[in-house]
Amino acid sequence: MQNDVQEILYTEKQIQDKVKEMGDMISRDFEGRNPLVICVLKGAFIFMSDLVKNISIPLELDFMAVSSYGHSTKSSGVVKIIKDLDIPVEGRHILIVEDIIDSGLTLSYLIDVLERRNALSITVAALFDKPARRTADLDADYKGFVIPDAFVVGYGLDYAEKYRNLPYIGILKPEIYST
Ligand SMILES: O=P(O)(O)OC[C@H]1O[C@H](OP(=O)(O)OP(=O)(O)O)[C@H](O)[C@@H]1O
Ligand code: HPA
Ligand SMILES: [Mg+2]
Repeated sequence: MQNDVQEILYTEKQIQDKVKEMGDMISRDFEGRNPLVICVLKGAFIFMSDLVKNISIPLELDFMAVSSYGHSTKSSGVVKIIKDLDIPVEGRHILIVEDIIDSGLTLSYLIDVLERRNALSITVAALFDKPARRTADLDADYKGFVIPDAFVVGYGLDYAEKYRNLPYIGILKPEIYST
């Protein structure tokens, strides 16, 4: 285990099994709808890549980069679009792929942007849900794991851009960010 991680919450195998389950459900529910699947960079890059390999129906992919945490464990409250989509969303069934819903600010901002661009439907798949810190009133349609109120890293999630490459998700030792 990485030395800066205090506890592993879910192993690589547990995550892979869950992602497969989510992919199966999405394949069933989106049959015939050719969804536009949107990866919310950077955090969702690993989940997106594993999830779409488990979706068996035709789909299109696009990427949007947003950021609100920077080098902090608390949301700045301001969501910044760093890279916008290439494919128009108007009239499309959208599946937003998020690594984590924490305060919910990123997702509520994104949903608002996509609604204003006249998406036909908006559905959310989030691998991790941290309900304890929610300030925006929203939930994922497809949810992987509900996690405790702690700052987690790995499987795409970072602290100050580190730890994204860990294949599992774990709680970061508080002394790493409190010093
Ligand atoms: O529900 P919220 O409180 O808004 O938090 C969730 C968002 O925060 C993280 O992104 P971050 O801003 O750290 O950018 P990153 O994905 O590039 O790490 C994470 O990847 C989610 O997109
Ligand atoms: O717990 C977290 N870890 C990493 N990134 C995050 N973005 C929101 N919450 C988290
Ligand atoms: Mg981050």
